[in-house]
Amino acid sequence: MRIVGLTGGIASGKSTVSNLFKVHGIPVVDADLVARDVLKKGSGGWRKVVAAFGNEILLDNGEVDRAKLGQIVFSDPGKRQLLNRLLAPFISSGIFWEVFKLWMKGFKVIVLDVPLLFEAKMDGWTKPIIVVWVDPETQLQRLLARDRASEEDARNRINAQMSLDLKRSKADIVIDNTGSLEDLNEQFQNVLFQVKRPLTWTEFGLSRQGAFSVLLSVTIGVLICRKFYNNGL
Ligand SMILES: CC(C)(COP(=O)(O)OP(=O)(O)OC[C@H]1O[C@@H](n2cnc3c(N)ncnc32)[C@H](O)[C@@H]1O)[C@@H](O)C(=O)NCCC(=O)NCCS
Ligand SMILES: Nc1ncnc2c1ncn2[C@@H]1O[C@H](COP(=O)(O)OP(=O)(O)OP(=O)(O)O)[C@@H](O)[C@H]1O
Repeated sequence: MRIVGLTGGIASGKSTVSNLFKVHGIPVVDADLVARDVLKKGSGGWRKVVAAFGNEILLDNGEVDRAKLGQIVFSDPGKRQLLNRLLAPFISSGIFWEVFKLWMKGFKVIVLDVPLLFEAKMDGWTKPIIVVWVDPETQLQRLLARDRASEEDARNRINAQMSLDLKRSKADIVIDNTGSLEDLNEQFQNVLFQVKRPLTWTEFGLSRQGAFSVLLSVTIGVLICRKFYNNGL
């Protein structure tokens, strides 16, 4: 199985690229959705976070007030690290479970859309790694337009992540999403070609089909050996 890493900065265009993959039949595991699940009322992540941050971060219905928690953690690196530390094990196992379900379904190529792929040191799980880069001014303007946040809030969120230039230097494939959606689409065709190239032997071995082929070959090998052994006796 080929697990493609997709990352970038906040509002750099990862979800937009994810949607293009989905349109082309390649499934995407979205770490933001997994992170939402592990913070749902009553879950293990929810319990840890409420114990650490107090009931003040809850809405009347008991769910986490995401806007409030966001304001707290994006303006305080210590609290952000605490939140990351509390949720990391739940997010990693949630992602692993989603990957396992796709493996069981027999998908040979999947995409992991993880905003903090490098920060959370998950980059070793994925190859190739695609970084969606955008110039800083465009990133800020798109974030302001999408989230209707204040400029201070938006800058805090951008600064909470590794710089996009550093992420770009760690990428196998870079998509420059500073231009129009048509530009993005054009670059995507080339990316799709690279992502869909034939699997290496290791990737094939890690796919469901590869694992079953190995199992089948070993079983046939053992049966043949036993037959020869029995005949020889
Ligand atoms: C703080 C929370 C509640 C704010 O929720 P909100 O709905 O406002 O934002 P959302 O979850 O949609 O995230 C939007 C973007 O913010 C960025 N972001 C989210 N969490 C973090 C973080 N801990 N550090 C840096 N950037 C982050 C990502 O680029 C993400 O795509 C939420 O982001 C959260 O629970 N974060 C911790 C979990 C996490 O690390 N998520 C990232 C998945 S790898
Ligand atoms: N090439 C583009 N031209 C114009 N707008 C774009 C382009 N690419 C993305 N956008 C817009 O920019 C915003 C951010 O894009 P998107 O939501 O895909 O980013 P993201 O990296 O997934 O963000 P997050 O880290 O918050 O999940 C969205 O409103 C999207 O519609």
